[in-house]
Amino acid sequence: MSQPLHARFATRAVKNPMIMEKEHQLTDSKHHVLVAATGSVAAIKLIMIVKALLTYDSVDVQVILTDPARNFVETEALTSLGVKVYTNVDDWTCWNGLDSPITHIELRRWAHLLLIAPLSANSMAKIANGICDNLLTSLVRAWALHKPMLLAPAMNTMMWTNPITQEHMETIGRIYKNTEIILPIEKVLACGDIGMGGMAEWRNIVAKVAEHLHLEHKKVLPNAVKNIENQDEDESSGTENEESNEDDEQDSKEQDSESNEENNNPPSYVDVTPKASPLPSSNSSSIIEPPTSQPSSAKKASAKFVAPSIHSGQLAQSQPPLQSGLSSIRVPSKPSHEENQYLDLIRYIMQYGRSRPDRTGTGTHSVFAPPQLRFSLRNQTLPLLTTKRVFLRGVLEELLWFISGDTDANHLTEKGIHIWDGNGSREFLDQRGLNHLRTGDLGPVYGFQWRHFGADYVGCDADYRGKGVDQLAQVIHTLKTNPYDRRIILSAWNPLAIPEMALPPCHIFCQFYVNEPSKPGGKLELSCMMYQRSADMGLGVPFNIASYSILTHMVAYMCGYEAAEFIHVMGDCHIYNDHFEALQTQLARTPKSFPTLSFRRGATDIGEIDQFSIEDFIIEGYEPWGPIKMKMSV
Ligand SMILES: Nc1nc(=O)c2c([nH]1)NC[C@@H]1CN(c3ccc(C(=O)N[C@@H](CCC(=O)O)C(=O)O)cc3)CN21
Ligand SMILES: O=c1ccn([C@H]2C[C@H](O)[C@@H](COP(=O)(O)O)O2)c(=O)[nH]1
Repeated sequence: MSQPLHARFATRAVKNPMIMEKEHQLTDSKHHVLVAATGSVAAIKLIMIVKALLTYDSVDVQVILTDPARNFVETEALTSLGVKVYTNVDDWTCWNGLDSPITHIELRRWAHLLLIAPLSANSMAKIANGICDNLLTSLVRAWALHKPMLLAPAMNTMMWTNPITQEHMETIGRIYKNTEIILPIEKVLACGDIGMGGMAEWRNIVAKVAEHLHLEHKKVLPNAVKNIENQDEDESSGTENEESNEDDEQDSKEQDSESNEENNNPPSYVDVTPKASPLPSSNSSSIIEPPTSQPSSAKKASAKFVAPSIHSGQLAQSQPPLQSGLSSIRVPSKPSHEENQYLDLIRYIMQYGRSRPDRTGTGTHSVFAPPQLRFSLRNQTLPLLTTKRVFLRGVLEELLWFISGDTDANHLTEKGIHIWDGNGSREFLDQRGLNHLRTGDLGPVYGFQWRHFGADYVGCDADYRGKGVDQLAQVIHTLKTNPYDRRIILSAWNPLAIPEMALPPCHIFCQFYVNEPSKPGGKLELSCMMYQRSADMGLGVPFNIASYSILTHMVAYMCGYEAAEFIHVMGDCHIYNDHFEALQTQLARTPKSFPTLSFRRGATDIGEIDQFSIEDFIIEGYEPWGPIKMKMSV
C-alpha cells in the first residue's frame, strides 16, 4: 500500500536535493525576495532592480522570467550575480512522481516577498482571473495570501486606461490582501504613445521592497553590485517602454525595436541638468484625423480622456493620459533628432489635445503644460526647425526689434515682415479698446518691457531713453559680474501694463543660468529657460524656439560665454484647427541637421547687444524642407 500523502511529502523534502537546498535556505535567516518579470520592454530594468536589492543586507534574490520577458533580460547577467533564474521549462520538468519538487510551489515556500516588475497587462489579466498557465502565474495562483506581493504594472496607456485594468487591479487587491500595486508613471511608450502606463522608476520599486522587508543596506558592497547608479543606463539598451502582450512574443520584439533610443552613454560634456522626457518617436504611426471644421469636443473627450478611477485600499487614483508634469528627475535622454520633440508634441496634441474655443474664433486643440522641450545650443547649434522652412529673416528682425525696445509693428511691415500686422491693425486695436494707439502701435509689448519695464507708455514714437528698468542690460551685466546669481530674469509680463497692450505677451519670462566650462580651459556656458503662456504650435513656436536660441547665443557672445541649452516651457500649448492639415504634411517629413550660428563681428566691435545688425548673423547649413503655409488667427 502506498504511503499516506502527508508522509510522502515529508520524505520528499529529505530526499530531494532541490528541496533540501530550499529547506536550508528557508532557515538561513535571510530575506528571500522572489523577483519576476513579464513581457514588457521595462523588463530591461530587472537587472538594476536585482542589483539594487543585493545591496541590502541579508537579501537573497531569485528570479522568474516568463517567456516574453526573456526577450529583454540577459539571464547570464543575473546568474553572474549568483542569482538563480527560473523559466517556464523549470516548472514540472523535474517532476518524476510524488517525490519530485514542483517548482512553483517550492519557490512560493522559499519567498518571503514576490515582486513582479514589470507586470504586463496580459499577466495581470491572468492573475485576476486565476489562470495559471506558466511558472509565474502558477506561483501566484498558489501564493500564500499573507505574504506580500508587489506588482509594478507596465503597459500601453490605452491598456492602462481601459476599465478592464481597473477591474483586474480591484480583483487582485481584493483577493491578494497583502498586495501593493506600484502604480505606473507617465512615460514615452515603445509604440510612440506618451502617457500613463510606464513602469514606476526602478529605484522606487526597490525602495518599496526594502520598506516591506525592513531592509538595511550592506556596509560593504560586493563588486558586482557597486556603482549601480552609474551602470543604470549602460545596462538598459533602450527606453524602458511598456507595451506588452505576453502571449505574443512577436509583438514584444517589434515593440522593442520600435522603442526610442535612450542615451546609453553619459554625455561627453558634464551636464548635470535633467533632460525632459522625450516625447513619442517621430515614426509613431498613430493615425490622426484633422478636426472637422466644427471640431467636436464631445468626440474627442469621450475617446481620449477616459481615465480609470481606481478605488481599492492600496491603489491610488490614476490619471488621464495627458501629461501632468514630470514628477521625477529624468535621466539624460537623446531623441533621435531634437526637432522630434516639437513634432512629437504636435502628434501628442493632435491625439490628446482637447478641443477648445479660443479668443480668435478659430478653435484649437490644446494641452496644458507638456514636458519642456530642450535644445542644445552647443557647438554653435541653432535649433531652427528643418521640417519646414522657418522665416529666418522674420525671426531675426523681430528679435532685433524686441532688443531695440521698439513696439511699432510698422517698422517690421516696412521690412516686408507682416507677422504683427494682424495684431497692430486699426480694427484689432479698436476692438481691444486701444483707440488712442495709432495703427501699428502695439502698446508696451515685449521690447518695451525688456528695456523700459515700468515706465509710463505714451506711444511707440516717444523717447524712453533712461526710463524704466533696462532688464536686458541688467541681465548681461549680472551674467558678466555674478554669473551664478539666481535672479537673472527677463520678464515681459507686467500686469499693470497688460490692458495697454495689443496682445499680452505670450513668451513672458525667461531665466538665464551659467554653468562652469564643460572642458578644461573652456568658456562658461549659458543656458536659457523660457516660459510661454500661450503657444501656437504651427506658427509661433518655431519662431519662438529660434528667437530665444538666437537671443541666448547673442547674450552668451556678449558675455564671452558659450551657449549651452535652450529650454522651452509652455502653458496652453495649442494647434489651431485650420493648421491640422499643414502640420500633417510637416509630420511626414524627416528632420535634417540643424544649422549653426556664428557672428560676423567680434563682441567688442559690436559693443552692446542692441548694436547687432542683421548682417552680423551667419547661419550655415540650413537646408530645410520647403515652407508650409498656415494662416495666422487674429
Ligand atoms: N495666432 C497667432 N499666432 C502667433 O504665433 C502669433 C500671433 N498670433 N500674434 C503675434 C505673434 C507674431 N508671431 C508670428 C506671426 C505669424 C507668423 C507667420 O505667419 N509665419 C509664417 C511666415 C510668414 C511670412 O513668410 O511672412 C511661417 O510660415 O512661419 C509667425 C510668427 C507669433 N505670434
Ligand atoms: O510669440 C508668440 C506670440 C503669440 N503666439 C500665439 C499664441 C496664441 O495662439 C496667440 C495669442 O493669443 P492669446 O489669446 O493672447 O493667447 O499667439 C505664439 O505662439 N508665440
